[in-house]
Amino acid sequence: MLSNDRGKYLVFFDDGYAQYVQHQYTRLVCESSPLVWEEVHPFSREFVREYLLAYPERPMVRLHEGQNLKTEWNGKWWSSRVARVDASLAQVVFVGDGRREWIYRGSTRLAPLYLELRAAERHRPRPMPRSKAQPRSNMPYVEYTRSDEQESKNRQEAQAQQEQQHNEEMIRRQRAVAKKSTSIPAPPPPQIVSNTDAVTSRVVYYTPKNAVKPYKMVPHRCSAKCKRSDVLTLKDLRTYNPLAKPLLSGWERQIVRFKGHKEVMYRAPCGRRLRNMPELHRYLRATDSDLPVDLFDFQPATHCLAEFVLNKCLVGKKDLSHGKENVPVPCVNYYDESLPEFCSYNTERTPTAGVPLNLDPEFLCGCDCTDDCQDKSKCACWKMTLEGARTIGLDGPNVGYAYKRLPEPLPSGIYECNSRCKCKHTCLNRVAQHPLQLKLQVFKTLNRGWGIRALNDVPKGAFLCVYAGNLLTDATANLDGLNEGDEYLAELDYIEVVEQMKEGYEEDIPEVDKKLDKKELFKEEEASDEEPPSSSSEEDNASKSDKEDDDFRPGYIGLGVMEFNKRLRKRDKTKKDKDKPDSEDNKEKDSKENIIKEKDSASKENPDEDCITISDDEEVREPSRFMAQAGMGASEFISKYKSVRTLFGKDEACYIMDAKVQGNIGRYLNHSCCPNVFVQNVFVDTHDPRFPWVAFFALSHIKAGTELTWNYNYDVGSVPGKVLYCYCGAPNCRGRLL
Ligand SMILES: C[S@@+](CC[C@H](N)C(=O)[O-])C[C@H]1O[C@@H](n2cnc3c(N)ncnc32)[C@H](O)[C@@H]1O
Repeated sequence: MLSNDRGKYLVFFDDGYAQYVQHQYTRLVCESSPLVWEEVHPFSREFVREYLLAYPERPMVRLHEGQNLKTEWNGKWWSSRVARVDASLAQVVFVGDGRREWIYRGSTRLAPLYLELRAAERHRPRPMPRSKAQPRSNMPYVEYTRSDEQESKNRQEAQAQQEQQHNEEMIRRQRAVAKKSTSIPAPPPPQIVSNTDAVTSRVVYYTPKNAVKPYKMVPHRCSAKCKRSDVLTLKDLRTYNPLAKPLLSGWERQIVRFKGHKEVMYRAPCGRRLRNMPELHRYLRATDSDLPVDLFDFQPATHCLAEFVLNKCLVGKKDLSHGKENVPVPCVNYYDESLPEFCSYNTERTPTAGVPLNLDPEFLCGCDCTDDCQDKSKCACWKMTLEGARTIGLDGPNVGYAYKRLPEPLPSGIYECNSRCKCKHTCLNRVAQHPLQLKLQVFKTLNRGWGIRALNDVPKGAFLCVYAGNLLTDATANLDGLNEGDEYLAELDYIEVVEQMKEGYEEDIPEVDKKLDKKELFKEEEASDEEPPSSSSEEDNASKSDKEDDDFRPGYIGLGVMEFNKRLRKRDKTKKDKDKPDSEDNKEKDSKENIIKEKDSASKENPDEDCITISDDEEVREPSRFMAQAGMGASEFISKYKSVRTLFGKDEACYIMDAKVQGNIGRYLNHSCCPNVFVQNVFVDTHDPRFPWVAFFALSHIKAGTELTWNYNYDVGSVPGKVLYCYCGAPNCRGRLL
């Protein structure tokens, strides 16, 4: 098969290898047929046909020299390093034996692509590694390379008939509409993108000139007497930027240099200096202040008084929410005079026919805390969050909210305090249940419809808004999606996400593996305390390589490379277990443990040899025999766990939030391959795992004027016949949304 690529021809040989060939070495045999697969060897024909139909754009792993990844060889995954990249080919060096091989970047022998396509085929959410201190910069990812538009149009016409037939079959097997997922996508490289379109705007830094200043500090014991009556109250400041509120009501924020780095201190109205969140929280409690902790931020990079201002706008609307939000939601259009299509603004989700949402508080359990729910080990609601986190292998006091900020997603969900709780409405475990606080603006983008930008700086982990709309059954969503469009569908896939993570974190793994896991975990904790690398030079890449190799943890949260091994082997074991009588289980387990022990000692002898078994009884694949639908022939990867979903009924599927006809500001959040927002499942008014709230939090510090975006986590190729190009503009953009 030939394909012209920058003056050379990329030849795919029937034995699976690919190579570039100069023009003089090629011979024209006949004119090429639009149905190219008809010309290839019958052995590969079906595969090529399926591949081209399923992926009109070529999915390829974006690679650069020095990068580390797992590559398949002889049915096993091996550590390898990219030595060279030549257009669509990459030369990889196998770390174990130094062997070099040129591989097509669209081959599923490259683990990132294998996993991506397998996920698309199974259309299951793919929990990915928790981003620790910094997202990994050197991680390969899959992009969708757009081929020449005209060529693809011609081909599409010729294929239309065949496609229709094929698609009908696919539709029967797959989903019909696109639904966003709440699973955690792979962390993007840490490039900073400002995807605010190039409009004339500026950021102004206000100085609260007439604001009341704190008193000069005189020694005293802080109490309710420290409250001042000569300052503006929270009620007076309702529509102000949250971070500006304290500074307009008697507080001062100072940035000081301490041991060579900047630190933030607040001066309270009584003159008391407060250096961090715990001190601040103690003070607010001691003085019986009504200011919540999330009006404060101790990051020196945050400008609490920065505000984005658009110089010109052709049309605007003061409040899209018509007073339904706590603060107005302005809408502006710099490009033309259009306004967003009508949508009934609603801040709450509305169950439709067939959705068994039960909000009776009798089914909730609550806490009786009197300490603002500060002690996580005592608060009944916090305990539910921590218990859930443990089931996916996360432990410790740093899980979940920290002074009302969520530094990173918690896939097992957050249980907030609720109407049954005895605690105050302002306790530390109530965040997403509060109405909109931030000043956000809906604006017309150049090529992505309407989007949302933050008008002020937003600290990392700050709560932004929820995603509200009509709650639909899967069946209704599919029907409505086909009839009215699926742009605003978001899947309540909390159960699936957690199930998949539990699959990774298995309790009944052989002890020898558990010990290894602990070591790996410990290693990671240590690593996370290190300073993030400040340079991304190639030399650095090379020196980082070993660590990043270890960081390769596809399909599973924050554990070491051994997890991949264990997870896949485990699934394989599951199948065997299912087929074997009980008495054989132990023999099987013993022999597995022996294999692991052998492997462990082998790897000690040759530390470089860290191959990963996909499945013991999977046929050894020929090189480059990549699968159009990853996962084909991998049906043995079946979890032994029965999904919690099945407990609710045989045909129970995810419920869907549809913000098409009614919804809140969350419906305007666009997608980015390098997002600054993440999605979190939060339980507020029900503990039914089918109905979490979908809440958005800041993934990083967001500067005033920046567009807010999350990763829709669509599986490209999962909706037959639907192609949606991505215009997020991020350097790591994958090219396609769907
Ligand atoms: C939930 S809506 C987001 C709001 C939407 N832009 C609007 O005008 O209402 C999702 C739709 O926005 C568009 N969109 C969002 N992110 C995009 C991106 N990165 N590139 C292209 N289109 C995007 C797509 O049409 C997508 O189906």
